[in-house]
Amino acid sequence: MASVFRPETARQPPVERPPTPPNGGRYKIALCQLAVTPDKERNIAHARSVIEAAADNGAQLILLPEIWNCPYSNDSFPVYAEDIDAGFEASPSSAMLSNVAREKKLTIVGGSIPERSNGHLYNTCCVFDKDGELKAKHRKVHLFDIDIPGKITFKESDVLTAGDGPTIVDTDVGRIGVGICYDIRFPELAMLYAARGAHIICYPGAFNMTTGPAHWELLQKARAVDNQIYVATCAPARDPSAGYIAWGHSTLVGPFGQIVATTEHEQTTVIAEIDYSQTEKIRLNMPLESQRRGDLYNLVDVTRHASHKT
Ligand SMILES: NC(=O)CC(=O)C(=O)O
Repeated sequence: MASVFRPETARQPPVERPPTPPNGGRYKIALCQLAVTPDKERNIAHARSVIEAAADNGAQLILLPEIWNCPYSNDSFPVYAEDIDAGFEASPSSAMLSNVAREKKLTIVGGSIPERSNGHLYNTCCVFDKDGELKAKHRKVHLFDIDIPGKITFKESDVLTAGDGPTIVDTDVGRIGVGICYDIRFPELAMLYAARGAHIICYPGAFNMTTGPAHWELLQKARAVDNQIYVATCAPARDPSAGYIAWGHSTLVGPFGQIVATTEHEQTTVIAEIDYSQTEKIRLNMPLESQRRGDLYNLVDVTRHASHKT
């Protein structure tokens, strides 16, 4: 079993504009909207078979949901947490992702799992390349702390620690920016990824029955249209008996803000085509980047900020 963990390479964003990925930047993405149970072994085996099926259907980039190996709850996080940096024996979820990435020659943005590291718990997404190497690790930087009385109260910060930086990674299918769920609510992170030359931003997420219908699609379209970039999201399938009921609706949004593919809330895999020439075309048609009036509203120098943080 390959056990090449290189967390130190996780955040070394290249500073130059990335080249167009192979095949003219056209490839298939699979959004695996997985059903999640309290049985971790079963969740891992299930995820593996869904990923294999997606690969057999031509997908080259796989996106999994936020917290796909256990129930989404503060009680579960410490119980199911894995020490990713300690190697595959300590992290069966990462081991499976690495193995299937290598066997099927896939880039996998591995949703997220609870991670234990140096006495802290994180909500962490691992990105694997087609050789099964861990290319990047994103720890959710904005924790989900909300209180909408009578609707939903959740405080991830009771248990989890926030990550300390953005994550952007070069892969066979292009440069990918990673955010986890609540991270999508912060436009600055997406702006930063776009400024750093990302081709696509992937957000594993698990919105709920209150915020899902109100904001899920809106936020994806907003991040995409503001930055003229592909945005992919992947949620768990809905389980009405769960403590936290996920909204589902995994979606791919294109650089014009259009929904390329989406689904309802059942367990399914959405397979859709990405075509980066569309991004180039839209940016030529509507050259927002060069039209930006930084002299009027240079609130954040995202490029400098990115170099500083990473
Ligand atoms: N679960 C999250 O992190 C975020 C979410 O559900 C929301 O922003 O709404």
